[in-house]
Parts: sequence; structure tokens; C-alpha cells
Amino acid sequence: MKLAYRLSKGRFNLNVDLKLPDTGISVLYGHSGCGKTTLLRCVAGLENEATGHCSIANEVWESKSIKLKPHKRDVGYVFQEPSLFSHLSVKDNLDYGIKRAIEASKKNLDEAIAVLGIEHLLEQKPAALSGGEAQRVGIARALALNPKILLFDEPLASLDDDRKREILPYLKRIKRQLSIPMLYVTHAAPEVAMLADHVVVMHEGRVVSSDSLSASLTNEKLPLRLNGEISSVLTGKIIEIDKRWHLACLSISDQKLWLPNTKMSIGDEVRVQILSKDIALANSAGDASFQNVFKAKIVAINEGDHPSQAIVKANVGEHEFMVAVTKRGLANLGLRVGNQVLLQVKSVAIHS
Ligand SMILES: Nc1ncnc2c1ncn2[C@@H]1O[C@H](COP(=O)(O)OP(=O)(O)OP(=O)(O)O)[C@@H](O)[C@H]1O
Repeated sequence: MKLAYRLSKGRFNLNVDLKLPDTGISVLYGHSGCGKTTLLRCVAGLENEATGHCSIANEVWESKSIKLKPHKRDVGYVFQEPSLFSHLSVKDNLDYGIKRAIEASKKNLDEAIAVLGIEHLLEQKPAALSGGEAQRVGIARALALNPKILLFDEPLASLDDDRKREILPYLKRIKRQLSIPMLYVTHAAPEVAMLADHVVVMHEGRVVSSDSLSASLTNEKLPLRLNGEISSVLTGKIIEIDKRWHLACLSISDQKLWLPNTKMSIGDEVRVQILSKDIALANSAGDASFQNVFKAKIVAINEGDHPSQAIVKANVGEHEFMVAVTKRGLANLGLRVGNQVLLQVKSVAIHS
């Protein structure tokens, strides 16, 4: 999909030109006021003054000669608050949502209800729902429209951490099961780490970078920091479960990454985030408690946050790891770009 927009709002100027993947989640990331919501509103056709180009799924919604009205754009919009009608049941809220939509159908609605796991809530009134349940209904309402794109504007921002954790699996499921693109606005690092396929970093109405999540995180010169941390994100399949020690094993380029088992089963596709400071380097395996030791190759060494530190980028097969070390440690081990090295990762430090 292609999004190119220019817009001035008072002292704020939006000026973006993006080509984004046609599937998966593209996260718009940046500080408050950088223009993330404004860009979503442009895609939905809600910014009258915006000029530019918008094409989604080979349909042109906006160009020099075209500007489709908002109701002509197949958009599912999920806001921070789901704003359900309090006097209607969940089912009636959903029915009302799809009534005026051209592309919506009973089949889509049933699918949306199943994907969000809200069958048991259909007869409830919104007041009886938890914040997380209400947001799942809001997402189902958007999905039921059979949209060409889903727009999420900080959908988890008003939920507490437990409710956020409750919704994340549903968002991952939507991503797995649907082949439509999703634009997802957030400034929450865990959502970027767990959901993003592509990340657009914005600053004062402009695009600072636009790349896949892994490429953004392992950008040697300017790695994307989540919560200020340099990290790597890896995706793999669970191949083994150690019931006795409550661990699960992820296959990473034919090597094993053991992590805390959070209700995982063999065959599950799992994404993990590993902070650069939670990995150590070694020339040979010693008698340490590390559960994970990977054979890797150093591909870059750059300055760290402090003159004493370096950031090492090392590859394990096609997977890239960022490692924060002291320069003295590196010198003592005699490590340089091109060297083979062992990466030692503590299982307890892995976030999934
Ligand atoms: N009607 C308006 N008139 C003037 N400026 C506006 C108007 N609406 C928004 N702005 C400005 O446009 C800028 C971008 O706002 P926008 O809501 O898109 O940012 P954002 O990145 O989504 O921020 P947040 O994360 O806080 O929601 C902000 O600086 C805001 O103050």
C-alpha cells in the first residue's frame, strides 16, 4: 500500500511518503503529537484538507483527481475507547455496526465474533463488560465490516497491564488469520515488540525510518530503541517442552533457545524479545548457568551508550542479535568483526 500525504494544521505539518506491506501490522511509532493519529485519519478520509495519494489493495482512494468520501473507504477503525451503545446488548451493538456497511455480512460478523472469542458475551450489556472485553467487541465490530484495512489508534492505551496481556493474543490471531494490512498507532514498546511486522518511526510530522521490525531493531547505526533499550526480536516454532523445569524450546536457525513456558505447546509460533544487556559473549562455553549458548558470527561493532560500552551485532543463521558489552570485555576476549563467538542468553531474561 502507498500513503503519501501533506497537511498543515496550525503549526503542525504532516509530510509523509510511505510504501508499506500489504499484510501484517505496520506500527506508527513516535512521541505524542508527531502526527500518528492524523495519518490514520487521512487514510480514513477524515482530513478534508489533506492532499496526497492513498492506495490500498490495488484500489486508489486518493490521488490528484480522486478523494473518496470516508463512507466509501472500506476501513475498520478501532479507537482507544470502543464507545459501545450502553442500552444495546453486545449483539445489537455489532448488528448496528454492520447495518450500514456495504461489504459487511453475517458471515463476516460470525467470523469476527469467533476470532475475538466473544460468543459468550453477546447477550451482555456493555456495562457488564471488563475494559478488555469491551475492546474485543470494538475490534470485532471493526472486523465485521470486512475492511480492506484495519486502523488501530492506541487500542490498548486505556487498559491496565493485565487487560493488555489479555488482548494481545487476539491481535496476534487477527494478524495470523487475516491477510489485510493493519496500521497500528502506539507509543507502547511492548506492543511494538510483540505485534509489529513493520515499524514507521515518526517525528514532527515526518517519517524518520520505515523498515521491518527486525531490521529497525538491528540497524547498526541507529537501532530502534523500545523503552530506551536496544534489543532483538526473534520468531520461531516451539519444538520441545521441558515439563519438569517449566521451559519451552524455540528453534532458532537449528539451535535451541530455552525460555519460560507460558502455556506454550509444540508447534506454536512464538516471538521473543531479548534485551542487548541480557546477552553475554564468550569464546568457549564454561560452567555457567546460562541455558542458551549460540554459535554466532560478529558482523558489526559500534559505540554503546557510554564510552565504556560497545554494541555488537552477531548473526545466528538468519537471525540477528544485538549485544551490549564493555569494550574492555571485548578486548579481553580479542573479538573483532568476522570472528565466531558464543552468545550466552539467560532464559529468565527472555520476554515472550
Ligand atoms: N485541529 C487542530 N488544529 C491545530 N493543530 C492540531 C489540530 N489537531 C491536531 N493538531 C496538532 O497536530 C499534531 C499531530 O497530532 P496527532 O494527534 O496526529 O499526534 P499523535 O502523534 O497521534 O499524538 P498522540 O500520540 O498524543 O495521540 C499535534 O501537534 C497536534 O497538536
